[in-house]
Amino acid sequence: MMSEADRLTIFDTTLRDGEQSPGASMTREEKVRIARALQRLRVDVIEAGFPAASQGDFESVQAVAETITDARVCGLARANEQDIDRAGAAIAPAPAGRIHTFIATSPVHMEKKLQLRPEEVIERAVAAVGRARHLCDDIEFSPEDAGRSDPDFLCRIIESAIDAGATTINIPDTVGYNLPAQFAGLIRSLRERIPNADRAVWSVHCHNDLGLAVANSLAAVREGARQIECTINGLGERAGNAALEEIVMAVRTRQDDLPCDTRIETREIVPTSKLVANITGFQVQPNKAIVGINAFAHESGIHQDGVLKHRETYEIMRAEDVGWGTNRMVLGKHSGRNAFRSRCDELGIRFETAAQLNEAFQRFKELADKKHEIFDEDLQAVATEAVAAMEEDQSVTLVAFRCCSETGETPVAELTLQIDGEERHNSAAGDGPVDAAFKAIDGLLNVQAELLLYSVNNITTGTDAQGEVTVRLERGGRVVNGQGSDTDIVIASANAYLNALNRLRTTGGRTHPQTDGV
Ligand SMILES: CC(=O)SCCNC(=O)CCNC(=O)[C@H](O)C(C)(C)COP(=O)(O)OP(=O)(O)OC[C@H]1O[C@@H](n2cnc3c(N)ncnc32)[C@H](O)[C@@H]1OP(=O)(O)O
Ligand SMILES: CC(C)C(=O)C(=O)O
Ligand SMILES: [Mg+2]
Repeated sequence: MMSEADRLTIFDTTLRDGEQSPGASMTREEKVRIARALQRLRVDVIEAGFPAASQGDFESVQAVAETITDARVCGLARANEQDIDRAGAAIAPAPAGRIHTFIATSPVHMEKKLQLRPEEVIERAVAAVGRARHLCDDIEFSPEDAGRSDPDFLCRIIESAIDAGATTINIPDTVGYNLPAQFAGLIRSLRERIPNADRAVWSVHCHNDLGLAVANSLAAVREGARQIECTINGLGERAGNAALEEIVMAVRTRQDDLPCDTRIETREIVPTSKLVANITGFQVQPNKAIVGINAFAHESGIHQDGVLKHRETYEIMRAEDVGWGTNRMVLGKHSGRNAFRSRCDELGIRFETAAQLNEAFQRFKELADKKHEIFDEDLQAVATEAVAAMEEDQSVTLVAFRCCSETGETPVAELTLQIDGEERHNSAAGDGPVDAAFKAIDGLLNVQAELLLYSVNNITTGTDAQGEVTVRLERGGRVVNGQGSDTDIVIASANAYLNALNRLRTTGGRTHPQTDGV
């Protein structure tokens, strides 16, 4: 059971700082949908927007406040009366609300942006917190750009803000400048030096300009910070904020080192991530921790073999625990026999002999060299052909193939066949590359069969999909089908034709459809 001291408050600012990502603006309805998802995720605080920014954002924060019952709803305000009053009005319908007010404390911000003396900044902070406290009993104060502020000045302004009624003190590394040890040291020294520090919850808000937002946040947790401000998918101003999913899973996974936990329902992480990506149009990179499509996918044979034998060899979390259906074995050119056989087993593809498995695996590797990803349908095709090749007499095989097809010119196919152990070469022109290929084969084999059917289907989608060709031939009342598949449909066609011809050369052909009803 988690004690209050061990409890890490998750303050989600996807709808406020996340929305400050250029291009991520959300409508009121979209904010409410995301807020509902955040409630299912069980975040503690939802910062829903900046009510003074526009009438639309005021109404969005108000709509979230009217909707959410199981999280605190927060509105951001500058340290001035108008912003604070707007924030107070927007969050008023919430069963639990918070006003978050901030003012910059770094020398560069105070002098160049606010154009205020440090004493004036303290006065504004105190006045803002005091005014907010009349509207709401839960007040958060942030000294913006704390990461580049003078610690002595921070001590003074924070002590004053707590005296004025701030219940949460949030230390932002607004421009993502701090390094983990330095940021941890800042939190430690502020908490040690400020006499009334224990009257507030300590929070951090880290940006990712140097890719350190999560590391800095976790370093602060070890120094007693008990609220982290973060966003889904790490969305946020410039390079973004600390990613909620990474923070939550780090504390959940490293309980041995991080002395706290959250109340997050982690199985809602992936659905929430997808919703935010869809609404904002900011797609998640494939290798993003936790929520990237590859976060629980394995392609290389050694890893696949390890995971199949014991998941923990290469996984520190369970895909199911963060809302993925399961981990994924992606079959590709780095995959090994064990993963290949395991997926074939799952698909119900059985190999009678080790030689069949080897033949299918060999063909699979050849295909994987040509194709980015191998789908289940590709495996089916590879396995079927491999088994057929092993079981049937393949006295004629395609050794090499080349085809020239140009606008305004007649296509010409050149090929080498191995016929009963001997290599033979031929070329022929045709009405298309497939026709040319079939004519080049006919020239070597003296084929006297009628082509009853030629069909080509793509096995999967994408321009690198395999084409699956079926050829039906008839000779002397006997009908045979041949199949071939390849990412090159002309080669697939030549193989399908040869497959049918091999069957005609043996006794395997069926009698004519007109006589046996096929
Ligand atoms: C680190 C952060 O994420 S901070 C939050 C960033 N979010 C936003 O800015 C929300 C969207 N912003 C807006 O819609 C607008 O900027 C508004 C409505 C807030 C203000 O608009 P305007 O009144 O036109 O002011 P403008 O944006 O041009 O300039 C900001 C003003 O606020 C002042 N200001 C900035 N921060 C603060 C603060 N924390 N407290 C008090 N005043 C502040 C600036 O000094 C400047 O004052 P000036 O007009 O006297 O020079
Ligand atoms: C408003 C504050 C907390 C902020 O977003 C920042 O400093 O980055
Ligand atoms: Mg920020």
